[in-house]
Amino acid sequence: MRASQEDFESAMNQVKLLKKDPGNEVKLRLYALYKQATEGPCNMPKPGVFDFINKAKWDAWNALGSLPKETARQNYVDLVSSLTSSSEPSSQVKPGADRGQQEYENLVVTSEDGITKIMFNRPTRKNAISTQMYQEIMLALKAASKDDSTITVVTGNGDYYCSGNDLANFTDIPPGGVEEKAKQSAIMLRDFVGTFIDFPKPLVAVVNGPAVGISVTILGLFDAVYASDRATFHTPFSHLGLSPEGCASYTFPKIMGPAKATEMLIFGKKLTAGEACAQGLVTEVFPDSTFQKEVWTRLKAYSKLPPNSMRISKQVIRNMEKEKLHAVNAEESSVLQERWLSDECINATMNFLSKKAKL
Ligand SMILES: CCCCC/C=C/C(=O)SCCNC(=O)CCNC(=O)[C@H](O)C(C)(C)COP(=O)(O)OP(=O)(O)OC[C@H]1O[C@@H](n2cnc3c(N)ncnc32)[C@H](O)[C@@H]1OP(=O)(O)O
Repeated sequence: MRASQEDFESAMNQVKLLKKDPGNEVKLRLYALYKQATEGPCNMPKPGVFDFINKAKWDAWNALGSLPKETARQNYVDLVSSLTSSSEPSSQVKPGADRGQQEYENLVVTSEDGITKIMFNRPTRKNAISTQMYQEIMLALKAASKDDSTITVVTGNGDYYCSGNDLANFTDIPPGGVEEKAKQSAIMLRDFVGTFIDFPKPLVAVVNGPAVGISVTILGLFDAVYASDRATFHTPFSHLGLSPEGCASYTFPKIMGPAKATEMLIFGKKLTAGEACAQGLVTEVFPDSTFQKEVWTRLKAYSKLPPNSMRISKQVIRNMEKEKLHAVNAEESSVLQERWLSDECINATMNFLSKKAKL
């Protein structure tokens, strides 16, 4: 159910009553969501570099891009409710407030040993990516691109790495109807994938378990992918009446050849970690029993390499492709905008949500 104006106003009052200071990062996020919910996208001139406070506020608001007012209002209400409630499921890792990190509702982000770790944290939903989580991942990546870590790692909490797009995202229909929803989703998708294309530091995926949909396709934009032998890689787009995103229509044929890419992206063949490694999507596979220890030992060693050199090497390797990747991303998002309105997609989503079908 979408948050009403009344819910929004009540959340604003609750913020004033918070007993504990939520910290600057959360306050900035609240500010940004409030502005987006009440005024829409940021079109104010950017404050000067020395106007630190107003610039931080502007950056936070501007980072929300074209997030619709209704979604911003909902996210504001959800964020306030997460600040006031203490009733999280016990399997959920608490965000790292005690470690001085920014708080996110669906992520745990930590920085240690030169590595910023962004961990998907919706284990009870197999880390499916909700609309809010897309925004949080973009924010976390933008923050990581500017922090003093040398490497950024993306991983999942629980038994799954990520089950892809949260299929319930499509049930939140704005007043403009399903066409408007498809348009908003295409914009969000383009911004989300664009953040990965532009990410400036070495980006590593630590794939702790099965990966589905968009969490698989964007692996083609990572610089290294380490997988547990429990991980699987599944892009069931045809089963869902969809088409590829995350630039996979370009990166997968390049990585594994068109024939293997067809099996994954059109026929929805699920790959084991070993198969994904043989096809070049995965860098190396580790036994699940030693996965975390071996991978983190290696990453800690890599994080001590000279950061500027690593950044520049990434630029040299990737920059020639950037323009092409942005064009592919725009095209895939626009094709999906149509697909989301198709009977094939609507029926597959309804079947999943009414528990008639799983992958
Ligand atoms: C806006 C940008 C869009 C970009 C385009 C992106 C496309 C994609 O990512 S396509 C891929 C979408 N993902 C799926 O279709 C996966 C759907 N999920 C499943 O088929 C299964 O849940 C499973 C195979 C991932 C896991 O099965 P199982 O081990 O049996 O676990 P449960 O099904 O019981 O899952 C627990 C709980 O979590 C809910 N859930 C899991 N994944 C999703 C999801 N992707 N979206 C929404 N909800 C999900 C699942 O429904 C269960 O909920 P409850 O029954 O209420 O406990």
